[in-house]
Amino acid sequence: MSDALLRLEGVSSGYGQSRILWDVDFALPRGKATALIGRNGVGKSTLLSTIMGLRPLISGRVLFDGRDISRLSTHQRARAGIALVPQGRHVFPFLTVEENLLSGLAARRDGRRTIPGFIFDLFPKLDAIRHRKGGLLSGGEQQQLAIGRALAGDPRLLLLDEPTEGIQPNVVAQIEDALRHVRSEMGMTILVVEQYLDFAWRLADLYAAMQCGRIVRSGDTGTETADTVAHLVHI
Ligand SMILES: Nc1ncnc2c1ncn2[C@@H]1O[C@H](COP(=O)(O)OP(=O)(O)OP(=O)(O)O)[C@@H](O)[C@H]1O
Repeated sequence: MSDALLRLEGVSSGYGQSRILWDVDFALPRGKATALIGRNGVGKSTLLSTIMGLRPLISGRVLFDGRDISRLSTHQRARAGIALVPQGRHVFPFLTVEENLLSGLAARRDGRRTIPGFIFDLFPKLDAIRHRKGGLLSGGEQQQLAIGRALAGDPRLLLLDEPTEGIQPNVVAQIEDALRHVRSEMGMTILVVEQYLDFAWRLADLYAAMQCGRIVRSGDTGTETADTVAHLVHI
């Protein structure tokens, strides 16, 4: 078995007639965190959407744990173990924190009906506000909730789109600790799109940089600095 949990082979996708991703080859090693970086509009969110099955493939294929999932629906990919925390969080505004978390259980394969306790260990604030409606939460609380809801589905691959965007520093630190925990202690594989490069470098083992719908450079965050890579790929 390959040590890549996810592999994209020659993937092109986009919106209608407009092609955004061009022949992307990309692999995510199991149990590692990878940061996907690049300027605005280069296609990072489109790459996450394509992995999640929210954008149709124009060509290529997506392999998850060695299985071709290119034709699976988003729901089927969630059940297979892929979770997306989208940009802007998208928590359910009229559901409580608890109900939002319960909705995440739908992706599970084991039929569990209760919220796993570790989510409240990672984000104690969610326990304190569990009866509050999602729409009334601060941005940081919503981000914790969106991550908690994704984790409730027991994913093997966690995709995050700019989790620090508009979030105050103390909550960014909690999110960083939580993601580090699920990667190191639970073996989860993470792909995080992030503009805040210091955060990306602290969290991720590996990076991949995009330009114009292509991955133009990838490597190890331990051997190349964020500044060097940012300079090379014109961020
Ligand atoms: N719904 C859509 N319909 C048509 N084009 C879109 C749509 N969403 C995004 N695009 C276009 O796709 C390209 C890539 O956008 P994408 O959001 O993937 O980039 P990104 O790298 O994630 O940027 P950002 O950091 O701004 O989120 C952009 O040119 C954008 O205008």
